[in-house]
Amino acid sequence: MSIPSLDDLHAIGAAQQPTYADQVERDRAVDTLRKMPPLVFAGECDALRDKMAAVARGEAFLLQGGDCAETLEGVTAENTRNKLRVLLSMAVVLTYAASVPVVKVGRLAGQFAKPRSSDTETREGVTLPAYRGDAVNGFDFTPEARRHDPQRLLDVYHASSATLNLIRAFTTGGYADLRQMHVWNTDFVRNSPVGERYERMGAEIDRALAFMEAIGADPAELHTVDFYSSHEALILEYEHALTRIDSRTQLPYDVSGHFLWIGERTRQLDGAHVELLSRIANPIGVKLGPTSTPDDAIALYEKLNPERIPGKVTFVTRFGADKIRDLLPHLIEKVSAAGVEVAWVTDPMHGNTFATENGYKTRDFDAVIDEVRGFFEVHRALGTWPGGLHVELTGDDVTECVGGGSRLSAADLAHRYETLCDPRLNRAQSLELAFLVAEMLSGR
Ligand SMILES: O=C[C@H](O)[C@H](O)COP(=O)(O)O
Ligand SMILES: C=C(OP(=O)(O)O)C(=O)O
Ligand SMILES: [Mn+2]
Repeated sequence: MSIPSLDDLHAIGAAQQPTYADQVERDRAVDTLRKMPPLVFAGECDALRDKMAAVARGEAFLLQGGDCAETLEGVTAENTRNKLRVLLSMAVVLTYAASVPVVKVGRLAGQFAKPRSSDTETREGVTLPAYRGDAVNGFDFTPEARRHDPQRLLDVYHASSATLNLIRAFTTGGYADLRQMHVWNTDFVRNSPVGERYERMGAEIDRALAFMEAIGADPAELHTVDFYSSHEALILEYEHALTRIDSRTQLPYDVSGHFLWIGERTRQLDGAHVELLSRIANPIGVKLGPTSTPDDAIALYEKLNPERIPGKVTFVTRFGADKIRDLLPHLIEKVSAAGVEVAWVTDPMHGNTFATENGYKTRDFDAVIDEVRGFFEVHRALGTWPGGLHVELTGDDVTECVGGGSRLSAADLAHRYETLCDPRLNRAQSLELAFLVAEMLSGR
């Protein structure tokens, strides 16, 4: 399968793109990017696609999470470790409490570009281009920072490379060993109810591990973890430059990440994002919001996966807690009736965003849980498989979403509100979510 040129893709028309003032500067950055080594190996993408096929068949569950917007400044050992450990902790809870294999995917090592509702932002009478993620411009509210700068594509490539390098070291070098699960959360177990619950589960797992060791069973799966990277494939310059022909299969792969998704704002059937992602062999996701009809979803599937390769397409619904029970049943029924087999995943974040009176963009933990419950209820009623969870979270103790066990209020948000785009679940809220989802998965 061939790939259209970058110019041809732009000619098709792409929403939510940067506007680079200097084309020579842009071309120089893209040419440099084209020479850079892949960030992931195509064979790893195939392995993840096979795992997503297992999700679609109802044999595994996807856990996908990380920042709404990664930042260049956030590429530190501490930040990366914190995100990894909360995802690993959640995965252990889900695997142990529900006895289901969990496919682990980070929104990281590439999640640097944001689609926005508005092209501009106005503060005290001054209007500047909106912040579109560190891949495009800077967050500071100055004309210099908000300029769309193609050099940032290279900065993001290097930041993603450093992040992935550390993730690979952690997941294969001992940190992700199941025997370390206490160490991941020692600092927070003491003062949180969900931490205590996690620790009790850890003690049970330790006993099971000791038993296995005693009988001479010590599978490699206990010591290392398969962990994959993902991001929204938004900026055509970046994704096109990192799309390469795999020498084994002669097929194109977007080697900027293992799993790429198309956002709610860029899923036009005749648009450039759908065109590019229809050509690559990676597993891909499509976000579906409340305005997507079943016919839209079926047409997207046919275009993205005409050969019906298992595991290639995942539908990530983000309807909002108040709509999922009305909209999801019809969508699943019609898609299934068309003979389309996809992994169904819930994003309980993006349909539940609101602004507080004191001016913070937030989400209520209860609404997030309610959307997840709706997702499970609908699948149970239809006899289909609730395939996974796509969430915005961080391993840090931020205060961005209200509610949860520690009952964060709107007034608490000012304490540690650090996201540059959407509000994330903090570590305690993420673990609480994992325990609740484990209960829903095991049907209790
Ligand atoms: O992450 C998703 C979108 O980029 C985000 O929700 C858009 O936010 P905005 O409405 O503040 O532009
Ligand atoms: C932009 C995002 O979501 P959506 O496309 O669903 O709005 C996101 O996942 O950050
Ligand atoms: Mn977001």
